[in-house]
Amino acid sequence: TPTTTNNKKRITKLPPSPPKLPVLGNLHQLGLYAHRSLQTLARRHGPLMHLRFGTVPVVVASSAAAAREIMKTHDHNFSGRVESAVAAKLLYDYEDISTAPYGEGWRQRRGVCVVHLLSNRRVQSFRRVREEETAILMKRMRDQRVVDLSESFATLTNDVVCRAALGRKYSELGSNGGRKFNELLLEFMELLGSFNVGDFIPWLRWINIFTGFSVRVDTIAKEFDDFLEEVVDEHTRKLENRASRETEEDREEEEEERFGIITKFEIVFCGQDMFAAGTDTSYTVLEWAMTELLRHPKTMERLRDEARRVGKGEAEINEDDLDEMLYLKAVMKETLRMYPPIPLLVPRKPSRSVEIEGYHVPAGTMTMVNAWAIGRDPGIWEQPEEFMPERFLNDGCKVDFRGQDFELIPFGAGRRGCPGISFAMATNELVLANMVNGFDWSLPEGMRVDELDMGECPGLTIHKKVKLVAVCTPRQLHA
Ligand code: HEM
Repeated sequence: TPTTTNNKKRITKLPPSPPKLPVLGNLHQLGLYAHRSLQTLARRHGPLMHLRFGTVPVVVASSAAAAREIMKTHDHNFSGRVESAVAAKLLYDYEDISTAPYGEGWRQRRGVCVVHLLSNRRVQSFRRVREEETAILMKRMRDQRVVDLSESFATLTNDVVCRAALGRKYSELGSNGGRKFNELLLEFMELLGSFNVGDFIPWLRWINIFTGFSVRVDTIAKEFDDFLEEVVDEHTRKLENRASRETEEDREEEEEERFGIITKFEIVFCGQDMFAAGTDTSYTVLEWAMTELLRHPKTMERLRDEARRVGKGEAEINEDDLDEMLYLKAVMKETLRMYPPIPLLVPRKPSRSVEIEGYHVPAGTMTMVNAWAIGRDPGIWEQPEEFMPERFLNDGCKVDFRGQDFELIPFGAGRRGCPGISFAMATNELVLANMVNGFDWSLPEGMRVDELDMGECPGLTIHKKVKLVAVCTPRQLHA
């Protein structure tokens, strides 16, 4: 009921709620794919809902207008993150960027990462890394012909991030007795995205001990820590060796060119975020883009024609060519609209009580934005379930994903919005352009388009449940 204070109406009514069960609240309604179940609930209860996950009150926004209020109008107030026991263990007690509480520590760490790694200038400086890794991928595809694209994209993004942030690739390194870094990362991401019952129903925390979940988290936290220690040691040794060999000028030049992050402190806190926030997310965009292109041969053809026209018949597309590839940019936007890699973004919480869309949101409420549902909102998008990059051409090309247009927010927005947009998209665009320039693509022999599995893997980042495999035929280049 609205009450009056200082002649100003203060709203105290919470957003509408689906019915709740004792103890569980609304947890039983989430299922494996929370973005989908929350979309269904929002259709019934409205674009701002109040739920309870166990003991934790939650608000879910499912419209562009509500997202704008949270991430623009009240962005400052919503700049806090939500605590999670797993993230605390895996990410050094929130001493990172993405899970850190809003404040001076977060601001400093984010600033360092942007300066060394993510600013436009730094992203430009990694151009050679991207071009070399893309060329390696193209060669591997030419040799293989039947390509596990999911695996190839994961390795590529990981290698680019490692080379930029840590100065070298680690995809072949056996960390801790032979465990490949990629496998370690996979488990790290799986745990980070897993549902931890103890966060929501504290008196059920014992279940994690009973099921072995806590031990797994401890083991991976330790392995990841050991890995980063190895990286730091190697880096320190390299710097010492170089110091004894070269002139000051040589050293500065090489440092500038090869390493995004330079001190031990920076490697530890930026390194973990680059992996947690930067690799899994980036490669799923390529995975879903190629999946949709294989399902839509006409769209694939149009993109291929653009690449070959812009590339002027050369074997490789370079980064200067990308500016002209407007259809490629439309394909990327359409992929991010339908498949935002983190469909519910990263939850925030307001430090003070606030009014959103005419409802009261109490201080500290876990606040989620369903970017996936907004991207498929029929009130915004015509035929939202259809993959149609054309919608982003002509006037549509003004709609962008950088956090100003709330109908398309795969990277979030505002102070806590993703700082890695340029880094991620520079690699994704280059890879996709070269794939369609260098090869014709088809489904494995005998597979029909309608047999392509579109299932999603549950977790924080949504990638394909079944790996994407496709056949490439190298394009004949005429001398
Ligand atoms: C397509 C690829 C990517 C997607 C879809 C993505 C998406 C997101 C989203 C949704 C958030 C939360 C935003 C919010 O709360 O408003 C985020 C935060 C973040 N992302 Fe990305 N990201 C991607 C790539 C990257 C890359 C490549 C890096 C770094 C190498 C990166 C680093 C970060 C960091 C450090 C944060 C935490 C920001 C903060 O809390 O202040 N991301 N990202």
